[in-house]
Order: sequence, then structure tokens, then C-alpha cells
Amino acid sequence: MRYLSTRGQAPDLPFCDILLGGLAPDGGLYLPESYPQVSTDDLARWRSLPYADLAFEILSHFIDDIPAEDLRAICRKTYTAEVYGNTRAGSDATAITPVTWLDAGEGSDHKGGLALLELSNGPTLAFKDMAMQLLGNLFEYVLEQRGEQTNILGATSGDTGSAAEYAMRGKHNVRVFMLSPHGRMSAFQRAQMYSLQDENIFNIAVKGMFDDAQDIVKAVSNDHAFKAKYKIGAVNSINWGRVAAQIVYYFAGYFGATASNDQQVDMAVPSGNFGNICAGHIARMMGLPIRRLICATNENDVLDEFFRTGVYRPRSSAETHVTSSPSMDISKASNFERFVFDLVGRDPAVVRDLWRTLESEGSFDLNQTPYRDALAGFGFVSGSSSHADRLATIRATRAAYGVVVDTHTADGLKVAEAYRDEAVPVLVLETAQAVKFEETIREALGEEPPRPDGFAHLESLPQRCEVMPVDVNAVKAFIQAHVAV
Ligand SMILES: Cc1ncc(COP(=O)(O)O)c(C=O)c1O
Ligand SMILES: N[C@@H](CCOP(=O)(O)O)C(=O)O
Repeated sequence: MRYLSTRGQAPDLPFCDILLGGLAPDGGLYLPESYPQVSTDDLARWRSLPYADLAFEILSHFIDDIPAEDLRAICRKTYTAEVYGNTRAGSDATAITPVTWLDAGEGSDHKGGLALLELSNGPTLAFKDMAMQLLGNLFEYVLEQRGEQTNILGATSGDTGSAAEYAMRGKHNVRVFMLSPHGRMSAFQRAQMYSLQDENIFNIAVKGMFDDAQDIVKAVSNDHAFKAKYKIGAVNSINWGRVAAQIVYYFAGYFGATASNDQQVDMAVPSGNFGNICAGHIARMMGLPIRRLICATNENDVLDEFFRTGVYRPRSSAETHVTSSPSMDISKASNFERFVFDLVGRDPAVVRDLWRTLESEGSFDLNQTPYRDALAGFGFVSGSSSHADRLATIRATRAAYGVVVDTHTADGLKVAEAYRDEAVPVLVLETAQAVKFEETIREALGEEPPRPDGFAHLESLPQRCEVMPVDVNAVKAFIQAHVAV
């Protein structure tokens, strides 16, 4: 399998060559040259596989430059009940991504039902662990094979950072430089990252929003000489490896919620950088019977606006709201470009044109183009959720089902309810555990959320972090000072 850039002006490369990088050299994002198609036989065979073996089956369609036995071993080492054991009471850790029915719906096919797909039982209690643990093991494998090192530069709004740092800490051939928005994350998220004392982990808090941090990552990635000299790698979802690993749980969730491969489901996805739902889009393009992908945003509703109106208008950092689902405080969703590439028939010239318009005019409008009608064929619907919605959903979910959900999952549930019907069940992707956002849970419920063992004194650990202005050169200088070349 070879990978091509959404902008069409970069060389096609095999998986291991794009694994360590971020943006393609032409500023686009890598995607497989075509999506593997799953047959009914594949679905039948995969239905009963353990998660690690399902991951191997799916990923081996995308990765043909790692020997099959090595890839299988990496998947089995990654997806264990020990690594993903932070489940809520009663959930089955061996499932890795258990499905919890809130309302089981009608009959054996759960028509009209509502379920959570638990994705946040890994080491940092957010769905980012699902891909990041695999990426850590893949990085280690490929770097060992090549005798190389990498310096990861990432941006986080709260969860990617800790997931990456936990996946990479202590690895001798990887350093992590992680940019986070100063003062914008929850106390738990800050403590998770800033309390790490490992020598290969560097936390940098920039005085801006997530989008400012992501712009710095992209600017460094576009400085090809710096990127090559300092061996800059990526762990954000601009890295194809992240998206590939996230495809797997759409299949696992589908199998967990259905009894036969003739059934359809809706999947509701709390969305920010569009990486998670982009993986769902690709699973659907591969033939997984997803009826609708429900894109749920918070008050930062650029994506919802696009799916409702056909107009894409990213907002500036000054216009980006600071919300109680802070990990989704994103107004320039990187992976949206991957979706648009598919929407415009995979024509990179059209993508280049749209992104030129975006740069010059600040938005693009698909309404007078054939792509507006094409959009309907991709199964997306959308909605947004506010602070008041979030609080009401957290309260209602606790009252009706006895389950405490986090603020992002609450956004997913709120929007899912608006689309729920009697035809299919809807799975809401549970993207984080409530304890990560305990201030808002306390506001909603007047009680502390459940705290898994091992996190008792997290916020009182000593923390270290470098604070910087939003300045690409300052970040480059920091990397230069900490990397010997
Ligand atoms: C808890 C949580 N939910 C949802 C999201 C949104 O996911 P994505 O950026 O892949 O759209 C994020 C991060 O982006 C997150 O950390
Ligand atoms: N919500 C993310 C933001 C970065 O998204 P990514 O999927 O591109 O890594 C976070 O919590 O950091």
C-alpha cells in the first residue's frame, strides 16, 4: 500500500516512511492510495476475533512493509486487558473497547437503542490511548530497524499530549516536545502531563489556543531543512498512523453492538480535530455498515456549520470559545482536509484550489459546486452542544442510567439524541473519563466523578513545564537547545 498527499505534489510513499512524519512535504496530509474493501466473508471472520487480532487484520490492509508476524506481535503487545484495564465497574476489560448499553432498544438487533463505545480505559483515560499505545510500539520497532531516533513535536488541547507522553516515556530513541494551551486545560490534564519527570519528555505551554499550537507544529513541519536536521516526527492525527489505528475500534464497536453483519448502526462522535470521525468515515468507505456518522461539536461549531450549510469557515483563536469540553476547543480541524479529498473525488487540484481560497478569503462554500450534493452520500449529520446542554446531559445520563459521562461524551450524547430513531441503534463514542473534567462534573452533579485506582494524588505531584509565547522561532530554539545533532 502506498500513501499519497491530499495536495498531490509529494512523492507516494510506503507506510513506514510516513509513519514518523506529519504533514506531507507539499503541506497536505497522507492517505492510502485507495481504501481496502471488506467483504462479507471478512466481516464474518472478524466478528469473533479478539481486539488485538482484529487490529492486525485491519492494519495489515494498510501496512505491507512490516512482516506480518511482527505486526501481529506489535498488536498483541499493545491491546491487552492490562493496558486498557481502567474500565468502569462491570465492563469487560478483555474486550478492550467494551460496549455499554444505556438503553438496549428493541429485540436482539437493539433497534432504537443507545450505547456507549468505551474508548477511554487506557493509561491516560482518553480515547487517544487507543492509537497512541500502538504508535509508541510501532515507532520503537521502526526506529530500531533503521537505527534512527526521532524528536516528536506535538500539539494538544489536553488528551493527545498525555497519551503521547505515556506511550513514549522512557523510550531511548524518542523525545517528545508537546505544546499545550497555557491555562486552558483541566487541572487533571495539566497534572497528567506536567508531572512527568522523564528525561525524554518536554512540556511547553504556549500563551494561546490549541490552534496556535497546531499552527506551530505545521510551520515546523513545513520547514523541511529544520525537520530533516532535527528529525522531527508527529503524533497528532496529521500522522496517518493515528487515523489507521482508530479505524479498528469502529469495527470492534460495530461487532460489539450488533448480532449480524446485515445490521446497520449510527455512530456519534464528539469532534474537534476531525481525526476520530475521519477514521469512522474511512471504516464506512471500507464497507462497514455504518448508516450515519453523527458529528457532535461543542460551542466551537465550525464542523457542524459545514455539514449544515456547505460553508467551511474556520475561526481565529480570538473567536474560539473556551468551553467545559476543552479538548474540543478547536476551530481549524486538520483532518477535515482528508475528508474533503474524498468528497471532491480525490482530485488534489480541487483540494489545492479550496485551500487557496481558504487562505485568501478565510472560508470556502461548496453550495454552487457538485460537491454539495455529493456530501449527502457520505452519511454525515451533525449538531452542537453548549455548556447548559452538557450539564443537562450529564445529569440526565446519571439519573436514567446510573452512568457518569465526561463533558465531551456528553456532547456526543446530546447530539445523538437529536438523531435517534427506531431503525437502528446509535453508539456514542466515549472519548474520555469524567474524572479528567471533574470541575464540570461537580457543577452538574454536586459530587466527585469515579476516580480509577492509581490516580489518587495526581494533582498534588510536582509539575514542570516551559511557558512560551506563540512563536515558532522560540519553539525551534527550545528544540535546538535540547537536541544534539
Ligand atoms: C476527550 C476528547 N473528545 C473528543 C475529541 C475530538 O476528537 P478529534 O480531534 O479526533 O475530532 C478530543 C480531541 O480532539 C478529545 O480529547
Ligand atoms: N483533542 C486533542 C487535540 C489534538 O488532536 P489530534 O487528534 O490531532 O492529536 C487533544 O486532546 O490534544
